Amino acid sequence: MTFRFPYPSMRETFDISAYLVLGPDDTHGRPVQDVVRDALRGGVTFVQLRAKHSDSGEIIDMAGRIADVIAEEGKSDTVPLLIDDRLDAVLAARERGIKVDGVHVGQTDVPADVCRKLLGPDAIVGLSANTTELFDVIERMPAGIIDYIGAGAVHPTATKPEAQLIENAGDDASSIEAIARLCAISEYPVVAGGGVKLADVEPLARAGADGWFAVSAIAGADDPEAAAAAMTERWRTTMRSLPDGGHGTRHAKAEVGATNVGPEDERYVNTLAQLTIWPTGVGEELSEYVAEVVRVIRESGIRNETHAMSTELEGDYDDIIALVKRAAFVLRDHGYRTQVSLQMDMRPGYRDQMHRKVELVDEIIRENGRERSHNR
Ligand SMILES: Cc1ncc(COP(=O)(O)OP(=O)(O)O)c(N)n1
Ligand SMILES: Cc1ncsc1CCOP(=O)(O)O
Ligand SMILES: [Mg+2]
Repeated sequence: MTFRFPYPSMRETFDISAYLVLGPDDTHGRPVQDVVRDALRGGVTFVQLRAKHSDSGEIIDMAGRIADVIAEEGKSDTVPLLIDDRLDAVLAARERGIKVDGVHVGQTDVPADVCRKLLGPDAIVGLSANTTELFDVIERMPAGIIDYIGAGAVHPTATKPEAQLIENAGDDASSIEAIARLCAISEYPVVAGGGVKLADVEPLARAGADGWFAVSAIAGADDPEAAAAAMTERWRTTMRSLPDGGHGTRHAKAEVGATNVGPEDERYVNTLAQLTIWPTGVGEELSEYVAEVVRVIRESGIRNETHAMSTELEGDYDDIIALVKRAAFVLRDHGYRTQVSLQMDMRPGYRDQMHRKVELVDEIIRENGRERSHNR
């Protein structure tokens, strides 16, 4: 009989805005679960156990104690627990019924596709790399494997001295700029860390990150609850001060896991669109004209994917309508007769559907295939 993890998946609901990473080396001798309790009370939304010098058995026990604390704080449905690096410990803990929601891996760890395969579709898989690598990783990663990316290091850090800085070492402005560029193109939520402290929270929110991750700023603080509370509050106030509560900065991204995120805010109306723009009367070969249109779409910051027959867009209704006009006028302003075909889908309460709809179909086909081979 195959073991079935008895807890609901958190893949579609997790919040990485305030992400605590910690292990026994980081807490100045305090039990890890006590620090987690304090940090939860301070508002952290995500916990990762990163125990670099512990055996598998110790990691499983620690995960059990942390999962208990998350449950005691009434946050099992909202705060996921992941383990860093150790797919073996994640599998064993889940087998024991401990609520470990997934794994976080880096470039030299068990490959993310293997983690996905062994953990199944309900687990969260996070992946990290330095920024330069991440641009490439995002390009090549097939859909449905990872749920978020961890970027860093924002600053040099004693917690991980070997971590490569995000571009020009020590230059805070360029780290944040690199995060902003990554966030603008990333299909995945981005959580940034490495030397992150209270003063970094606002610049990261403004850069379009989906959250910060921190070890020493919380686990090493004299008062982890107060440290977490200050950072989570700074995140919230910054997000509230941004256009559309931060959605303005983050429109362009595809939070692959997130689907039904509750009622839309007043101004943002999530819209999926299928757009084709082409000139007539210019001959059979249209690619040069289409390329001009697609360039304008790509520069817009609105999430887009071009296929052989059309380009798909996802973003705010008003932004999409404005973009359709700008893109069509690229040809019209050159005097070409311009045809526009536009189909739109507004589904209240849903976002980030561009990949999710396809993933759902893939999942159903996979499930049906499995059932057929079982019944043979
Ligand atoms: C949220 C988050 N982001 C990045 C990392 C770093 O992971 P990795 O590159 O595997 O390095 P180690 O943590 O294993 O030293 C992380 N753990 N969490
Ligand atoms: C795990 C990890 N990955 C990149 S930097 C880092 C450590 C972050 O620790 P701190 O928040 O104490 O600088
Ligand atoms: Mg690792």
